[in-house]
Amino acid sequence: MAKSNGDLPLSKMHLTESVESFERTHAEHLSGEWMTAEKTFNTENVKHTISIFGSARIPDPSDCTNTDPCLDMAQYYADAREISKRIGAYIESNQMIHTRLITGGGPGIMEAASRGAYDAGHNSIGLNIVIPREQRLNPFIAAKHSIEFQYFALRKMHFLKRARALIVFPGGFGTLDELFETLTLIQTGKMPRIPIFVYGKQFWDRLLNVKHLARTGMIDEKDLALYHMVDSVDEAWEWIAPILADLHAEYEAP
Ligand SMILES: Nc1ncnc2c1ncn2[C@@H]1O[C@H](COP(=O)(O)O)[C@@H](O)[C@H]1O
Repeated sequence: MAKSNGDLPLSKMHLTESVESFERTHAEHLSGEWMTAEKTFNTENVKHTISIFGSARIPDPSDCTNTDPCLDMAQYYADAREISKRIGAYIESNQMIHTRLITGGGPGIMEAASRGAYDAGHNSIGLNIVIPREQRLNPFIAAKHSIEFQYFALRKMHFLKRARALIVFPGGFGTLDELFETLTLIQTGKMPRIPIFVYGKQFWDRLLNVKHLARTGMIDEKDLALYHMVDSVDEAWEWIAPILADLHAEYEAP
């Protein structure tokens, strides 16, 4: 039975108590989720990650029925798989035990990236999210390398906490949210600057007119340099390989 504190009518007190217990429950879930993820990263000895973002909806080319739009988008699946294979192969062949590829664990580009890593014998980490639609852990991530989240916000923090580079493939709201949150955090000094590669000139040029933001004073001219556009696996690899080499030299070489 709620006690009166003399200031609030009883009906309001019930409300206050339920808001408090709601907040307490969420705070417990939030901290529990954060700690569970920390534990997995620590158990796996992961200190540096290369994060890959992109659409949950882009299919494997073999799932297209030969229509141009499907094949056009599916090329990004093939490219995400190939670049991830190169990254995974580099990490494995150089025995970089603290460095891992990390994806959202779901379908589409996330699957392509986990699959490319798997092709190279690299165990990528999947930050899976519990959502009503499209929710399935892709088959290229072992259950012990998957971390399940209820909260997008915490998941994004874990995506970025150890990130040393980011590749962003075409995508919808989810991908845009992840890209713009990262750019905002870097722009506002809330996280260190990391290299961000936005993959697929044709797709992104049609979607974003960032020069307009600079021209109208919504961002600084220098903010245009916060990400770099790449348009092929080879071009992306030319940027990523030296980043991996630096990580190897600085943190992983015996
Ligand atoms: N089904 C999903 N599983 C895991 N992660 C997901 C899922 N759907 C969206 N996401 C996250 O958001 C982007 C992709 O969203 P799009 O709206 O399809 O661009 C992806 O990077 C995931 O982190």
